[in-house]
Amino acid sequence: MQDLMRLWRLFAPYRGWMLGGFAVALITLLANVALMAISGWFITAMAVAGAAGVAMNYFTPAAVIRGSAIARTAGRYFERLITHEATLRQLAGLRVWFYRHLEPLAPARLMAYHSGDLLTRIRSDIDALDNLYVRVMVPVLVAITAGVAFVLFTALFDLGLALLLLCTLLIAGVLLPWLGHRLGKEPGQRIVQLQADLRQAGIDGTQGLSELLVYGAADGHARHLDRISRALVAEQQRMSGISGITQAATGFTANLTLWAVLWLGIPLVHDGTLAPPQLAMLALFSLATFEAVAPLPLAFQQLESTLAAARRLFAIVDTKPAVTEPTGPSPTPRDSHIAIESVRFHYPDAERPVLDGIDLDLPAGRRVAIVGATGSGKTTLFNLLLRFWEPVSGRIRLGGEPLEAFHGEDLRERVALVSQYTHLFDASIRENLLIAAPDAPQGLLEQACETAQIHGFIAELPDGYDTWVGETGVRLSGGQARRIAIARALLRDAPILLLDEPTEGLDAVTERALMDAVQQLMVGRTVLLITHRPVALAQMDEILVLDQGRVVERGTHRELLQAPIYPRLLGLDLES
Ligand SMILES: Nc1ncnc2c1ncn2[C@@H]1O[C@H](COP(=O)(O)OP(=O)(O)OP(=O)(O)O)[C@@H](O)[C@H]1O
Repeated sequence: MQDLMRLWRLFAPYRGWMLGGFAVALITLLANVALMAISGWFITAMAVAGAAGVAMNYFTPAAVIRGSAIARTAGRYFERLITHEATLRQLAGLRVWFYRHLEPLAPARLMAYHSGDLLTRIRSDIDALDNLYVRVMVPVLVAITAGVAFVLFTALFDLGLALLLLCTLLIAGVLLPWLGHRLGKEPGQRIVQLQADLRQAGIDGTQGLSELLVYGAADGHARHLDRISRALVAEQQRMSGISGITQAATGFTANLTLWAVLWLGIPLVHDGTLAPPQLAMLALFSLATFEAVAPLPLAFQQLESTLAAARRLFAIVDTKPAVTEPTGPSPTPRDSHIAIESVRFHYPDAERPVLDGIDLDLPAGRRVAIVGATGSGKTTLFNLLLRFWEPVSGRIRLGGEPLEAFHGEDLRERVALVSQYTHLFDASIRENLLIAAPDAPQGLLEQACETAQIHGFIAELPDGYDTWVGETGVRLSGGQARRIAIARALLRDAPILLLDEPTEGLDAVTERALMDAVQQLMVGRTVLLITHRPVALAQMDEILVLDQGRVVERGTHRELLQAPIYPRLLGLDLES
């Protein structure tokens, strides 16, 4: 119920459309029931008049029948139009709402989710909520309003018949939906989970296809997919079985009501309480009223999967961001001086600190490198500087201002990042460059690429800067992708530069060439570089050696060559 209320509040901006959809659906139903009832009355009244040899006015009922038929047809059209408009607006609004909540969680809190899982939540879970308005809210409101009107109308003729209709409508409109909901709850929840698992396994299998093929694990993965798929089909079959039973039961109740009305009504005709045409009208009327409750069992059967989808979205939306944004505007830093003061940090649930009292003074324009064994906390330090996480204790300052006083966006505007992994979007080279500076003219793009030493390569491509790089940049080599990253950083023109192993995985010749480009990028900027490459380290003002979250050695490349740990980390001790 709580989840339903929460969704209802989220739908507040669309209540006008929702109300419109409900009104048209109600009019359509009333027109259809009126059509059936008046037709029953009209045919019988004509037959009785004919048998008695008396004349009757058939113009008025014929006109009402025609009017009801037109209202029903037009109503169906507008009902679809308005309810779908309302639903699409709700879904569009929900997507924006979800993204707004997703943004502050990235990347720290979202690491816990598989990308396929997130995709399922963004697409399928939000789409699943379209059920709620069209298949649950509108039918329930229409059934309650119309059901009361139908029983009151029948009571105008006979209280016993009204009571009968009330009972059978309650069976079809309350008992069967309750049963549908109860039986559909478990399979509904499982269907949502299995659909998410299937998507996740599918994405995993596609992304890791090379590994699966190389290690001969493709068949095993296919079997895994098959198992999930079979389990999903079994649950869907269970759901179909349940809906078959409840639908059949609704039809059976409707027909039973028709017979019961006739059975109770015939004595009323005999004793003159009802005229024969009125009985025919009431019989067809009672049959038609079940149209109001017929969608309810299926709606409530599917309600659980809709709510399960809503709960999965709420679970993300309710996650507390790793970083608290300040309430006021960001300060203006004096310069790009970075001061790290006794910073300690551990990831949630981790026992030992990743950074354990780090101090670093990085005046504007200085270049410092960080060296350390794998897992020593180098990337974590970058994540703190980018304010993806916050230190547990200690403080980081930028230009004299504490980092926590900056909004994430304002801070990251001052920082350019080049890492060993460059994400390239499934777009052209130009579009991939423009994400760093959306308004940059072609001349500036070319100038940045020239400095990054990639312009020549791009210019030789048949489509030049319009060349499509493919998903995750599959059409470019690692070195080329990193040059694009350097060009992006140049275009960003930020005063602070973070380089996370920019030459990792490249051969010595490419590394040397790339370092020339990196050199150009470093000019005039405050630089923090993570690397183990002597070529790059020799060019730095200071080097910090990190071990288990502590700075254990510091100095220039030349000085540290005499230190105990540094040469080992660079593999220089093995060479000598
Ligand atoms: N999101 C996270 N949640 C929990 N623990 C994490 C997370 N990210 C990193 N860690 C842990 O923190 C420690 C430091 O990780 P970090 O990535 O900073 O190391 P690193 O020095 O950059 O390593 P590498 O050179 O291999 O990139 C590791 O033990 C790692 O397992």
